[in-house]
Amino acid sequence: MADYTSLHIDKESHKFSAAHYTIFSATERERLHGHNYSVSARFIAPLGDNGFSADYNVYKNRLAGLCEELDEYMLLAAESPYQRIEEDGNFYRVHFNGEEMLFLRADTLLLPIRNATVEEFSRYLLQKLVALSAGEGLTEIELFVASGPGQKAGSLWRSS
Ligand SMILES: Nc1nc2c(c(=O)[nH]1)N=C([C@H](O)[C@H](O)COP(=O)(O)OP(=O)(O)OP(=O)(O)O)CN2
Repeated sequence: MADYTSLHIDKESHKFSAAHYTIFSATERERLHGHNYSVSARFIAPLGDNGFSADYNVYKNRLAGLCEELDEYMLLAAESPYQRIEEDGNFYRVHFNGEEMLFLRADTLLLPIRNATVEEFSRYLLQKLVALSAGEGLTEIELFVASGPGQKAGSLWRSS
């Protein structure tokens, strides 16, 4: 029987502080605010005859790097069906439901996501983590993003 193990990385240091707003419909969104988001992940890997699967320090470092990339930014959903974002000098001008918002480009990340939700953040970070982990023999990765204690979403990748 093939042995598999799950490695869980759930470190307090894996977090990013970011501003965002969730869009609920073409006319409803919440006000701009922020969170200290936390990121955790579960890795399924074959367990070798030596009782070792994969060096979890590798995954700790990758998760820390992914958090750093998003830390202390305003996060905008570039693929939202409800808002239009244009570059305007040093700013992004965001059009939503007849209103306009300006964000300094230096403070803002346009992410390839449909909404600034924990679901979409987890999906985006998982895609990056899977790309970084290609060819390492993992069978599953599930990555979670929490916007606060007791509320998170996860996205799952399985090797084909
Ligand atoms: N499915 C989702 N629903 C909601 C999301 C989300 O990402 N996915 N996000 C929000 C808002 O961003 C809101 O900020 C949620 O956070 P909130 O619960 O207000 O955060 P707190 O840390 O203040 O939690 P408390 O329980 O109030 O302490 C809404 N829905």
